Amino acid sequence: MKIFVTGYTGQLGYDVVKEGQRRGFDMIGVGQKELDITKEKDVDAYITELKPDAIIHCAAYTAVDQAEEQKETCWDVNVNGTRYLVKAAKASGAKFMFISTDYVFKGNGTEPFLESDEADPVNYYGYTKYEAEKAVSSILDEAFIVRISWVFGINGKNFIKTMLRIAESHDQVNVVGDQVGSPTYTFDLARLLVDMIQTEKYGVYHATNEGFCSWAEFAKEIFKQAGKKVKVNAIKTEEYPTKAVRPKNSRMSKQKLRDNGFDPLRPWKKALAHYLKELGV
Ligand SMILES: NC(=O)C1=CN([C@@H]2O[C@H](COP(=O)(O)OP(=O)(O)OC[C@H]3O[C@@H](n4cnc5c(N)ncnc54)[C@H](O)[C@@H]3O)[C@@H](O)[C@H]2O)C=CC1
Repeated sequence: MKIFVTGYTGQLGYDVVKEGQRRGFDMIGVGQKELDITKEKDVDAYITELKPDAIIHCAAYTAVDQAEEQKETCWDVNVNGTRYLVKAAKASGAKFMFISTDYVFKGNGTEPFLESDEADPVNYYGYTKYEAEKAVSSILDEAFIVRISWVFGINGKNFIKTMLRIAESHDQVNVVGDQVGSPTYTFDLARLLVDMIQTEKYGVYHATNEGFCSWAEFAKEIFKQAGKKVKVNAIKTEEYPTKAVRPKNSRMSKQKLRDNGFDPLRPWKKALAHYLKELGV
């Protein structure tokens, strides 16, 4: 199977390519330098020439706060770029998988959001990802849309790396304690995505490591497992103002994965332990 992966220079795309290679698939991963997805003609020419069996679209404009000010660029990458890729997938007959986000939801309540729940994004980035989801569904009758959250992987910046850096020079840190969700380890997620793309079980899925926590609880566990003595002060969202609003409830139900026979990801604390080993901590 020949699988084309966007976002290879980011966290998720990198691990998806590695996972496919481990299984002996022909994996072609690109970053923005190799193919700028906002250039429709380039996308079209690239996919026409490559003729992949499947596309796993991990690339995105992911600077959530900056997106509030760089709306055009964010739209161009997340919506237009996705649309060009989907059109190219349709023309070439490739399966298509779009990676989306918990930020499509409003984040109200305390219950996990179902795949069928109404989306109502609270920030511009989330809005563009939801518009991209709609573009995928309007162009292709059958595609995979996989919503993930709180990503950490070996290749790129993430919350865990930030906490470990803070631990070098601080003995306490303030972390938001009233936003709850699930960390997602790209190594684990890549396994699932490569499983999924080999099936015809299309649809909208949620996929994260199992269990929920707040960012403050996540930070505490990072320091605990890494053996760092850093006190975590749980603060309120209002005490840490950001340009983009964050949903307080990012819990997502993963029942659909089970219903369709996919193995869920392991609990997030176990994933964290594996990641710290991968980092050499
Ligand atoms: N990082 C997170 O916490 C979350 C990420 N997601 C989604 O997961 C996916 C993967 O995220 P990460 O790996 O963390 O992203 P990342 O920020 O680590 O990497 C982004 C990738 O997109 C590529 N890219 C950006 N603009 C491009 C353009 N114009 N043309 C071609 N490529 C371009 C970059 O080269 C890079 O490879 C994205 O779709 C993101 O929206 C969803 C929920 C949470």
